[in-house]
This record gives sequence, structure tokens and C-alpha cells, in this order.
Amino acid sequence: MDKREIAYTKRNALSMKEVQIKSETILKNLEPYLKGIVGIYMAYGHEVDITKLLKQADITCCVPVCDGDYQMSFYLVDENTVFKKSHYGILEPVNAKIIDKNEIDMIIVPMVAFDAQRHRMGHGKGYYDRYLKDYQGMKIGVAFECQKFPQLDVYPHDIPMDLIISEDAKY
Ligand SMILES: Nc1nc2c(c(=O)[nH]1)N(C=O)[C@@H](CNc1ccc(C(=O)N[C@@H](CCC(=O)O)C(=O)O)cc1)CN2
Ligand SMILES: Nc1ncnc2c1ncn2[C@@H]1O[C@H](COP(=O)(O)OP(=O)(O)OP(=O)(O)O)[C@@H](O)[C@H]1O
Repeated sequence: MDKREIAYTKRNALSMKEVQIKSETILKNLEPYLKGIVGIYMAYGHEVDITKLLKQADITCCVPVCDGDYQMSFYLVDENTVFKKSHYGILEPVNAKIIDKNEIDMIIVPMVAFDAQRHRMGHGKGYYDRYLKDYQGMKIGVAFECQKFPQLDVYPHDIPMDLIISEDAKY
């Protein structure tokens, strides 16, 4: 098994109850950093669930929509937005307004694995690495502690996070 498969296996070993409880703690740890326009994601499977942020009145949320070219863009959403499932099975907004990268204050980034040096591994399609390449705002990775590795392999296109938050620690 490579590191990505090990990380999927460890994450999938958490019960949905554990995912829910740990996600609540991660949301609490995130709270002091949230402001303005925040790029979130619509959690699926055993990802850290941060969807509650859609209901938080003091921030504006936007979420990614993937296109066929391994590129993605962020669209403004709120608790009334209509979503449909993409071909990855992830919810994407219908009829939402696109938002310019420069206007997003911070992006909460989903991670499959991470290390304490703030390197991240995703699903291996490079969507976030491409999007974040010229992103100037704050990049906050979220994951469960069981997804931490002593050291990930780093490639030139990998974009490190400014901060990583788990249920137990900040890196
Ligand atoms: N919630 C969420 N939204 C996101 C991402 C993400 O990681 N999480 N993305 C980040 O890039 C983009 C979508 N990219 C993706 C690329 C590949 C797979 C994929 O191959 N998934 C596998 C296994 C998933 C698992 O076991 O957890 C699959 O569906 O079989 C999914 C999303 C944009 N939106
Ligand atoms: N900025 C970029 N420009 C062109 N190709 C890129 C870029 N970033 C990543 N890639 C390519 O995308 C593929 C996946 O990269 P990688 O394995 O680092 O993705 P990931 O960070 O795990 O996934 P994701 O960002 O989708 O969550 C690699 O083949 C890589 O060469």
C-alpha cells in the first residue's frame, strides 16, 4: 500500500460517530481564524465535516466546482443554495455566482494525509495544487490526527499549508 492508500484505510476505519465528534473539535479549533470570505468544501465519506460553516452568519462561504481539465473554481453559497452531486459524488452548487480567487480571504483545504511540516496529500488529481499555486490568502488544511505521517514525499508542484488543524493539535 502506498501512503495515500494507508491514509484512506486509516480514515475509513473511523466510525461516522467519531468523524462527527472529531469534526466538531476541528471546527472549534478553526473558529479563531475564520473571517470574511471563506473557501470551504462539501465533505463526503470520512472527510472532516465542516459543512456547518454554511450556517455561520458572520462569514461568507464559497465552495469548489471541478471542470473536466483538473481545474476548479469557487462559487458563493449559503444555506439556501441548491446542490447536485458531481461525478465524484461531491455536492456542487447549481446557479451559484463565481468568485475571484483574490477575493477569498482563506481556503479550508481537505487532506488525505499530512505531516507536521505542513505538507499535504490530496486525492492525487492536483485540483488544489493547481488552484492554490497563485493564491495569496491563508491556506488552512484540516484532517484527523490519524492521517498524519512522520514525513510525506514532497514534489515541486506541492503547495504547503500555512496552518494545519486536527482534533488534537495545530501545526
Ligand atoms: N469534499 C471535497 N471536495 C473536493 C475535493 C476534496 O478532496 N474533497 N477535491 C480535491 O481535490 C476536489 C475534487 N477532487 C477529487 C478527486 C478525486 C477523487 C477520488 O478519486 N476519490 C476516490 C476515493 C475517495 C475516498 O476513498 O475517500 C473515489 O471517489 O473513488 C475525489 C475528489 C474538489 N472538491
Ligand atoms: N500546478 C500544477 N500544474 C500542472 N500539473 C500539476 C500541478 N499541480 C499538480 N499537478 C499534477 O497533478 C497530479 C496530481 O498531483 P498530486 O498527487 O500532488 O495531487 P494531490 O495534491 O494529492 O491532489 P488534490 O490537490 O487534487 O487534492 C500530478 O500528476 C501533478 O503532476
